[in-house]
Amino acid sequence: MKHYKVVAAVIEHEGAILCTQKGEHNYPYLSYKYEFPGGKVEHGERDEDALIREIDEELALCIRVNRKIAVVNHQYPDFMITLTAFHCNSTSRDVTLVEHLHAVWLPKEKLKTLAWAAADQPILQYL
Ligand SMILES: Nc1nc2c([nH]c(=O)n2[C@H]2C[C@H](O)[C@@H](COP(=O)(O)OP(=O)(O)OP(=O)(O)O)O2)c(=O)[nH]1
Repeated sequence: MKHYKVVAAVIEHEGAILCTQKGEHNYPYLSYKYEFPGGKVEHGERDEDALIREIDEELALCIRVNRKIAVVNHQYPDFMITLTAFHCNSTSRDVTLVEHLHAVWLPKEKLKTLAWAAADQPILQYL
């Protein structure tokens, strides 16, 4: 079973948090689910550097990485991930969607109204 190390950015800008939606996926349990943007950490890369790189690649957004929020181990049917979420800030809300279907900025209280990837659900409790 594959085990991926993934970092995710909880990006806050003036009271709202960026939520990004995946498109159709090979694994139906990930199709159209919301996630915090980020991705797999490359060998030898620091978590914070991986996050800055991924957010630039995926959204053309410049972020500052703050504190670690949570580490979640989640077993999907086909692979396992260790998902580490960091609180981040951005200076703007302008994103370019390179990989995602949709993006929305929501206040914390509204995050639970979206359909999140299963691994992200525990992170919501920490926000
Ligand atoms: N970036 C990110 N990935 C997440 C979250 N929750 C969650 O289960 N994942 C999963 C989706 C992917 O399988 C994997 C991250 O891989 P990736 O972002 O490098 O994406 P990828 O192109 O390799 O894979 P994919 O988008 O086709 O799933 O972790 C999350 O909040 N953020």
